[in-house]
Amino acid sequence: MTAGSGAASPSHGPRLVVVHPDAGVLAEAVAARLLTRVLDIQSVRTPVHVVLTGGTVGIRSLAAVAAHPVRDAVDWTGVHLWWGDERFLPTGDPERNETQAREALLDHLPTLPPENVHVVPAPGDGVGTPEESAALYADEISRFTPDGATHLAFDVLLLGMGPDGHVASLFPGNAGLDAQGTTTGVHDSPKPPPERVSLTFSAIQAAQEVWVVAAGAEKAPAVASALAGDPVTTTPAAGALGTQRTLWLVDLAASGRVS
Ligand SMILES: O=C1O[C@H](COP(=O)(O)O)[C@@H](O)[C@H](O)[C@H]1O
Repeated sequence: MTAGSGAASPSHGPRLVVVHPDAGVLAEAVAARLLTRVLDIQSVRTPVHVVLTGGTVGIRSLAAVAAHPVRDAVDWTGVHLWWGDERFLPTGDPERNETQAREALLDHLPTLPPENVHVVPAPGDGVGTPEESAALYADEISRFTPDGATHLAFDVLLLGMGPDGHVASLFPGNAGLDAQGTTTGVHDSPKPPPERVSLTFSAIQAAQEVWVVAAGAEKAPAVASALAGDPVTTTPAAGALGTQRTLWLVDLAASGRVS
């Protein structure tokens, strides 16, 4: 495993890149890091706000959390779980990030209070459009945002990344990239389903720690582009930045290195 560092800017913390041998080790390492970070925070304060991601290695990492023995050292009653994006599909749909996260992790946490799980509202029950869902989700986030703050400073915000460089549901060239506020409805996603809900860049960049997780050679060009600081219009992952720290947790193939 190797690590390198990037430059810090006035509003963002340092950016670190950590390369892992393969996707399996990456998922285990993400789980260990997340549990350690939550425990560290809980030793000084509560609650802890964690933003989950969907995606292949994202869900694999959640399953690794569920299987990790340190899982039971966490006080889950003091952890709040959110999502960086959601596919605008009915509750229980297997393609919803929520459904996959429940199966991988949440269903294995008996002490996690249901009210600490802040899902992006699904279609139905008065929610007809991604915009309505996004507005309700923003309202829920605002309940936990300190008075006077623009955004909730999530403790850890996990992001998967697509081969096209999308993070959350912010896709290259999509109108969602320009959205203001905390959340946005997304239409015409190039990756199915076409309708989604996403945190905006400004909400993502208010997080204390942003961790981008990516595995596989098909992600290597986007990883390189984001780390080179290409425009977010073409590589949205370049805008994945945390106020305290940004971690790029990748496997060897996604790093672009040949073993
Ligand atoms: O659609 C999505 O895709 C990305 C990345 O998925 P992956 O399978 O290529 O890892 C994910 O981060 C995002 O949350 C999700 O909605």
